[in-house]
Amino acid sequence: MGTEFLKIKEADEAKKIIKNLFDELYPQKSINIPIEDSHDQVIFKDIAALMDLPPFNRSLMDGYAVKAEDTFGATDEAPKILKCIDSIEAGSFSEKTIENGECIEISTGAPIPNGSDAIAMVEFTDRENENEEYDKIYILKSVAPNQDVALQGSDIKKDMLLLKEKTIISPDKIGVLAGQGIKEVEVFKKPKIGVISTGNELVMENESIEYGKIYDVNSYSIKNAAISNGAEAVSKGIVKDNYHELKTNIENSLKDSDIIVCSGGTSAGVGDVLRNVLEDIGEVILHGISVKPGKPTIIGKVGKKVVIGLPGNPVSALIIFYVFIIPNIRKIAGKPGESNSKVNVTLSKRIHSPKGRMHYSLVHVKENLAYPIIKDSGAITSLAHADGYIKIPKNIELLDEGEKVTVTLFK
Ligand SMILES: Nc1nc2c(c(=O)[nH]1)N[C@H]1C(S)=C(S)[C@@H](COP(=O)(O)OP(=O)(O)OC[C@H]3O[C@@H](n4cnc5c(N)ncnc54)[C@H](O)[C@@H]3O)O[C@H]1N2
Ligand code: MOO
Repeated sequence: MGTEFLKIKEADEAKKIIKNLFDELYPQKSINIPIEDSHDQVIFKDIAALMDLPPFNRSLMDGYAVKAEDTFGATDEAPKILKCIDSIEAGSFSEKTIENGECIEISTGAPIPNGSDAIAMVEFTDRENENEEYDKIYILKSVAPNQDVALQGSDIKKDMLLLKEKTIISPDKIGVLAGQGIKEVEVFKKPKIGVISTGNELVMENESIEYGKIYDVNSYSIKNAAISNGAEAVSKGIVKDNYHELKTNIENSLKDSDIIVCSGGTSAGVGDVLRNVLEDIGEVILHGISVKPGKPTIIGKVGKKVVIGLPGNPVSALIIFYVFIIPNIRKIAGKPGESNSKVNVTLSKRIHSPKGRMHYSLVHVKENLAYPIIKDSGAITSLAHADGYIKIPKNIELLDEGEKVTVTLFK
């Protein structure tokens, strides 16, 4: 039994097919969540301010609310003397109105009383009570109109655009929402991804390992790549290369996942179970992409959900996931930029590339140079050392030292 790829596609065509499939099956949706859980989520639509901030003219200092004109010319030697007619703590207010020659003691954050237009800081005043009805305040330094007053709406005006759609929420933005009394925020709904690793050789991290077995890598790397690009992802465990086991796991996982990502069992012979399962419970949209690594990739559809089969090799699995799947996940999750960022650098040494397939060649980038990482696609250290990859078109067999290349970064 040889590898029989169905529906093999060129890289660009495969990308388009996968994009169209995701666009058809996963329209962007929103969900309301408490603001305290919203860090790193993406705002679904513009949010307008509900109120002015500050909501009232507010004192920026501890001192005395005055009429600025009453303080003009005041110095240590020739202070201006005002009658203190009330006191306002933050959180309360005064119903009194200041007339010329009067002031009101005020705390930082308290509303400025009527008639006042400035604050004289307590440091530049003296206070005296000679058993008179009112304390006398000596103003030792003149203040300008609006000095140390935060005017109503100077920070935020009611109805102005508070946060724009597609904004990624960070702690400061949570603060902006909290300052408006907003408790819930409408964000893009994250797609739920179920991750399945297949292979008789795989064991879980807490099991002992016998000769011929290896620890499962892919469910960890794929799950975390999905999470860091805006998805919710859970591991659905390890499945043997067994038709019934895989079918049952996929069917169960589909109950609470929007997308299933399997790895392994995509290519030849007995490992070919994923394709058979997909043909029986859904359909195979494509099997085989003309790329290296990752040729045996499968994209299937079950009901209205996508089931992906990544090649088993950890490097191939992650590269295919990054190149073909993550842009679509980012789109559902409202994350900006459909792909990762790119840098233009110089190749440090020659790379040979197989003819006939688009080649994704891993590189380490340092000081404007791209250093090729030449290891087989099962070598996970090659991924750990890589900063990104270079795309080498299918008709190019060699890139020479010193050539300018574009690296797509993983981060
Ligand atoms: N006769 C052929 N053999 C192979 C071909 C081919 O075209 N003809 N393609 C090779 C390529 S390229 C790849 S990639 C693999 C893809 O095969 P599968 O998707 O069926 O993957 P497996 O055989 O299950 O695994 C390949 C490799 O990766 C290891 N693996 C699998 N899953 C995990 C995991 N979760 N964590 C860590 N390592 C994993 C597995 O043990 C194998 O070593 O087929 C080639 N063969
Ligand atoms: O195509 Mo395999 O995915 O080269 O490693």
